[in-house]
Amino acid sequence: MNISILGAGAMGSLFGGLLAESGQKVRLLDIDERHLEAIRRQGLRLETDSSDRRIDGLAACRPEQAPGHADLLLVFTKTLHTEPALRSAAGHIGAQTLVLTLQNGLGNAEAVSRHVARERVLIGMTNWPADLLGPGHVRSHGEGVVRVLGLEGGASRGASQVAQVLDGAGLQCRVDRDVWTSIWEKVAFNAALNSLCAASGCTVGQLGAAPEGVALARHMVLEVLAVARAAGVAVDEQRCLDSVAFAMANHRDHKPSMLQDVLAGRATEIGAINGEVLARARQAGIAVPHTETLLGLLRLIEARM
Ligand SMILES: NC(=O)C1=CN([C@@H]2O[C@H](COP(=O)(O)OP(=O)(O)OC[C@H]3O[C@@H](n4cnc5c(N)ncnc54)[C@H](OP(=O)(O)O)[C@@H]3O)[C@@H](O)[C@H]2O)C=CC1
Ligand SMILES: CC(C)(CO)C(=O)C(=O)O
Repeated sequence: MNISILGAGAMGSLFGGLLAESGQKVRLLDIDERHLEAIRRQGLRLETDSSDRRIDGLAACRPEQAPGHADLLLVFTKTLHTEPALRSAAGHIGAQTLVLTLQNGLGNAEAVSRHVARERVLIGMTNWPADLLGPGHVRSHGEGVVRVLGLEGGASRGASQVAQVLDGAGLQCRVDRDVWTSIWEKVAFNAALNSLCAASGCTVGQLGAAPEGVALARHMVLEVLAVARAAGVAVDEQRCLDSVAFAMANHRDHKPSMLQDVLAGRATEIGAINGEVLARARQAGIAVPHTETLLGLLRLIEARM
């Protein structure tokens, strides 16, 4: 399969590297010239639990330079950049190209659908972790899964084929008819950990070590899940609280991507996480005071950058 990764930072490089190792033809599309140049010159350095190695044979260029049409375009920019990225990759998206978003937050399906026919849009969730350590160098420690589904066609042939390809790369992927449950539960997880760590500067372990951190994370999870239920999505409160507790106990040194964005002076994905939850809560007439306060705090932090 000809697979292009749109946004080849931490996650895009991890997925691109593993897909290339599994024998797929992979092209990384990004705007970070130093990262692209490092990959073209020395390959991608990928550190995982199994080994620290270099992966050669990855094509790397800017989106507008990508030749021909991809069979699969995997969108892994931050949510803020989805639409400009898709616009610059427009020439690379043909009538048969499937486009998959595994980004965090809500509103990704809608953003992709503004550029691609809905029957070729695949949505999903991943909890694989990744960090970009420098140009051409990505690290991922720990395990994860991927869940995918066709936006229109449900468990379509496209979704099954893509799931098989990702699974074949060791990414533990399957088609999930309840993909919205996975997406909303991940939103609750991110709303709790990412916004609280980004606002406080705490690592996940520091948040979990403070009774106030645990209590606030619980409030956030319960608020997001109430909005999910109002949207008709069956979510599991205990599973979600357990995954937050697991991260607090086992990913103690992790700085969620939103905290990394704040520390680097970059705009965050707070709009796609707390912002989208608040918008849906208002439509449903549900109060989400913790989610709203954290949204405000992150907006203030962004305003002083
Ligand atoms: N990191 C993680 O552990 C996880 C992240 N996610 C989600 O995955 C998504 C990607 O996250 P992550 O990999 O961490 O993000 P990164 O910031 O590491 O990577 C995004 C990449 O997209 C590039 N980019 C920005 N604008 C464009 C554009 N117009 N065209 C092409 N590329 C562009 C960025 O370049 P530049 O830096 O120059 O802007 C960057 O290299 C997010 O939605 C995140 O929430 C999900 C699960 C885990
Ligand atoms: C916490 C993590 C790595 C979970 O996948 C994540 O989604 C993030 O840092 O944004």
